[in-house]
Amino acid sequence: MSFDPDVFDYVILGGGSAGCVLAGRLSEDPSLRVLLLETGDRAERHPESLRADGYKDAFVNDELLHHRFSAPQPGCAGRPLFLGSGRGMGGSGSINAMVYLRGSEADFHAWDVPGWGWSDVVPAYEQLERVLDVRPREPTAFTEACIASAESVGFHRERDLDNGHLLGALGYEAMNYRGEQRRSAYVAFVQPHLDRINLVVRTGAHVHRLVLDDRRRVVAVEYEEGGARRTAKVRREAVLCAGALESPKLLMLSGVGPRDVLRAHGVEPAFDLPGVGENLHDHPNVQLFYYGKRAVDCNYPQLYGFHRALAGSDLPPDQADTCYVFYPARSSFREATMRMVPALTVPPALYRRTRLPQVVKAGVGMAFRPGFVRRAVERVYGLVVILGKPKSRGTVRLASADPRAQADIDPAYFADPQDMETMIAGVRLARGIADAEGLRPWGGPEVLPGRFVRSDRALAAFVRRMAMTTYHYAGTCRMGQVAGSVVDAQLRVRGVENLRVADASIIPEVPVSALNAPSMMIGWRAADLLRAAAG
Ligand SMILES: Cc1cc2nc3c(=O)[nH]c(=O)nc-3n(C[C@H](O)[C@H](O)[C@H](O)COP(=O)(O)OP(=O)(O)OC[C@H]3O[C@@H](n4cnc5c(N)ncnc54)[C@H](O)[C@@H]3O)c2cc1C
Repeated sequence: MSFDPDVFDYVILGGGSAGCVLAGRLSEDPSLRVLLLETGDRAERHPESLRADGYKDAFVNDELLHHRFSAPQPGCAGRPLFLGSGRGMGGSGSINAMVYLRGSEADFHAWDVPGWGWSDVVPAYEQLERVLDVRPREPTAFTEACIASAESVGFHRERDLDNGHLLGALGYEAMNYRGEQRRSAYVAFVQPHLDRINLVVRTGAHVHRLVLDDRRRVVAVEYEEGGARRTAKVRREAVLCAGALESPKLLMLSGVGPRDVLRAHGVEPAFDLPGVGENLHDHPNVQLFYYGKRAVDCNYPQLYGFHRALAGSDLPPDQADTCYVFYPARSSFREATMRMVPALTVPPALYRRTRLPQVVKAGVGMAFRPGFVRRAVERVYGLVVILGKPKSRGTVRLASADPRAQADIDPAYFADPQDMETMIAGVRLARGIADAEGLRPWGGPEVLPGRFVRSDRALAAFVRRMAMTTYHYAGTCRMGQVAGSVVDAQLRVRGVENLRVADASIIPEVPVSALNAPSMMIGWRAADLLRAAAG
């Protein structure tokens, strides 16, 4: 039989956190040909995405981000919100803050999917962590003062934030770094194995759609590379790993999704699956800022806390509803401002078509140059309040049959009134930490929202004006047995023979903590499921 270089046993669409783990593991078997397609660049082209302290520089590099905006959000004063995510090998895991948190036992219980409870996912996490090699950062005087303050308002110090019990817990979270190196899924699972002849990695390869035959079997993947249209043939299975904002779009472009939406955009439906793109949710956050009495002495968001801010919500009793991050401005405030000011001030239409965002970004960068500004920033710290268990649900909908066009994304932040109540309660709890004894030697005045913003009404207005994404998009190809689920417990797409989804989109309900570890765990387990299916 002659060798066809375009035939692969497995084709993985998206080289992010989940896709890299999956590709690395599947290609351990030399008899299997694995193709990994990634629209962005090789990570080596952007060395900041490989360095632990390069995370802030990676976040401002336009090449390393997908730039998207949400639909105007009624819950956020009508603003369209910036919804970036990572682009290039390693995906969001190559630009993120390296926070490694598994989630809590209660989070996985709420998934209610057989085989995905806490005791099922922990073995995968443990194996993943042996390869990733995660660890917390060293305590500093500032972080210890934060812990002392939080303890006095009801948090308890927890040495292991990955033990499944997060309610009231506060401590140094694990981070995926080793020395100066970021340990992304790419660094740990793909980079060391680029010499495997059965693993083909194509970057700059933008997937357009999956090709299904009459029996709804994926026979090929169409993609564009260097301006040329290419096709990869699928011998066994294709796996969507493009992230929660892109995997549902690729399904819809391939004819799998809500029939009416597909037809409205001229895509011939292959299978009517109304749940595709539903159930979008994310962790919105707001930041309180303080001008401290002296320079803060840590450089990473390395201290996380979890609590139940809203009394009387219908969450299970052991479930935290909010997450608290102690943010030293010196770590990345300049870069975060360079990223966010253009996104907040340049209208989306001009953001996409002009160089105005770059001009604004450069201007913001310059404003941070003078020494007195830098010294002031060193004293600023933030308390980030993250809505950990949002009730609101939004959508990702096809906006065009053009694979390069952004989907219509409506995260529906604060559509459920309880989310705003929880957020306001969370802001009050965070203020309690900031005002407590432990932080007094450091603490200065609250700069944002400011002492006079006190009533529920004023705090709600602050949240609506300032809320932003935590980049934890989830749920748009929901796993489960309930109506609206897109994949089953083996991650198989309903109605299609040999297609799975393995990324943050399958998460039925977002864990209270963060999403990189769960996404990598999903990639890890997808490899086990594919191997088991192959026999
Ligand atoms: C700035 C930022 C900071 C974050 N900080 C943290 C943190 O500290 N800790 C944490 O736990 N989580 C964090 N997150 C979230 C976490 O990193 C993500 O939830 C997780 O990486 C999602 O993994 P994924 O595999 O689902 O998607 P991704 O890692 O986003 O991967 C999807 C990949 O698919 C590619 N792709 C998309 N469309 C196509 C196409 N058509 N063709 C080819 N390729 C395509 C993308 O370019 C990307 O590389 C952060 C995210 C961001 C953006």
